[in-house]
Amino acid sequence: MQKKMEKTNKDVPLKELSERVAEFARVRGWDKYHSPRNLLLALVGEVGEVTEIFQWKGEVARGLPNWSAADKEHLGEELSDVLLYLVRLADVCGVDLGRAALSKILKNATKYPLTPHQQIQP
Ligand SMILES: Nc1ccn([C@H]2C[C@H](O)[C@@H](COP(=O)(O)OP(=O)(O)OP(=O)(O)O)O2)c(=O)n1
Repeated sequence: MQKKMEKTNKDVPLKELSERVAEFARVRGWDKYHSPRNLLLALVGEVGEVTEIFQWKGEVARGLPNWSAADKEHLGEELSDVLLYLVRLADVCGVDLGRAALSKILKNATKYPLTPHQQIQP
């Protein structure tokens, strides 16, 4: 049975997204199509759809102040498709994406340590 979409201020765990998209595919008999390669192609395709939204707009200010509500909603949908295929790809590859991302942030910090100048900034 389809789970109700609750509207709360709570952050949505990656695991919940991963489980929901897995269930979405399972109940439709689409699980067999969710192979790593297919999901990667679908992910890249959705990145292309995000790109299309920004195409020809020139530089865009943070917060997208001049965009219509419809354009912002469209962007949210396409970014969601990217995220959903990404978490699904990680899932079928056996990668714990949340933990992997946290580890990568730590690794990034080692690779790019703060300079003495950056350390005195508030
Ligand atoms: N085999 C599939 C097909 C779709 N989806 C889900 C994941 C995405 O969130 C969304 C993608 O659906 P579409 O391929 O219809 O893509 P769009 O929603 O972007 O539609 P369009 O390309 O027409 O803009 O549906 C999925 O999990 N598995």
